[in-house]
Amino acid sequence: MRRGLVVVDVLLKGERSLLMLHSTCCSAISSPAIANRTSSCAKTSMATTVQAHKKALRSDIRKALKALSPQQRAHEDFAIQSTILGSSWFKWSQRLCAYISCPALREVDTSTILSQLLTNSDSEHQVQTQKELYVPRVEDKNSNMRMLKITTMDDLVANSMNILEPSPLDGSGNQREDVMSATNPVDLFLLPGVCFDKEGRRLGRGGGYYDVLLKRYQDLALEKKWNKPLLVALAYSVQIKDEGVIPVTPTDVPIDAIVSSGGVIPISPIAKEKMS
Ligand SMILES: Nc1nc2c(c(=O)[nH]1)N(C=O)[C@@H](CNc1ccc(C(=O)N[C@@H](CCC(=O)O)C(=O)O)cc1)CN2
Ligand SMILES: Nc1ncnc2c1ncn2[C@@H]1O[C@H](COP(=O)(O)OP(=O)(O)OP(=O)(O)O)[C@@H](O)[C@H]1O
Repeated sequence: MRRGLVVVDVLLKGERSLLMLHSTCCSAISSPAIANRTSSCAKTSMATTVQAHKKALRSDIRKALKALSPQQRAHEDFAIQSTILGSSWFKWSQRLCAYISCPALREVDTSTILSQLLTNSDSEHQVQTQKELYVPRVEDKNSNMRMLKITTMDDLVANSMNILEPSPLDGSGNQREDVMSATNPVDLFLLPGVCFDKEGRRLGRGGGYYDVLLKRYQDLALEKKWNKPLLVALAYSVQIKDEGVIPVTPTDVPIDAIVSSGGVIPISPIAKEKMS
């Protein structure tokens, strides 16, 4: 109880201490010994303040993204997509989940990557090297999102948020394959987000869609004894924040690497091994 009061006291003293405190609080809450000594009221108060801080950060980044010139965005979009298309980890990936970039949300463009991977075939060796691609479909407002397989960009239709997504049935009326019931593992996720840091923190749009799906997929990989997929975020330079700025909670899934216009930033040991 006392710990909770101290937290609230310190929170009133200013922005910076608030931020640092949250990182500590949130990891503290995930420790059962400390969680038991923290009142549910203090936990609710901390969670509320973390959410408020995430909201403020999203708003700042949204403004910074709107201030980018079309030329700067195009330069970064090209550099990021070229880095990915030229990398060995992308070339070797067989199955991936990727987002369909939405220009209105000022997301790093994925259209070149997606069209290239859907059309690619190795004519010299007469083998189909086409990768399998799964893309997001929001199912409801309770953080439920599925990743469904598509084979062409024509499989996509705009949803109520004006984001392109697949219909549940394909052109022949068959259910599209859901990545959670696929026979083989996904190697790579290309992730959207609002901002990221070089320690692997990721702030999304606030729906919890990706955090929930990534946790479910990591649990599935564990159960099936598959390697975990590489979680790679695509970021404009203004989306990369200093450490200690992005507040995290125990349900925020850390990323393995960032790709920005400056190149790849490997973060986790597996990313350092596969992407350096
Ligand atoms: N391209 C893309 N597809 C995606 C996501 C994404 O972030 N990007 N999602 C990832 O979750 C899911 C959809 N979730 C979304 C959540 C919020 C907003 C959105 O328009 N947010 C506004 C703010 C709205 C508000 O504050 O009321 C914004 O961010 O400007 C869009 C998609 C699944 N598909
Ligand atoms: N694995 C999970 N299980 C249950 N709830 C979750 C899980 N992950 C996130 N949430 C909830 O979803 C809500 C939004 O979380 P948060 O603000 O961290 O989303 P985000 O990271 O911005 O969005 P996204 O994950 O879609 O990119 C929070 O209320 C959070 O508690």
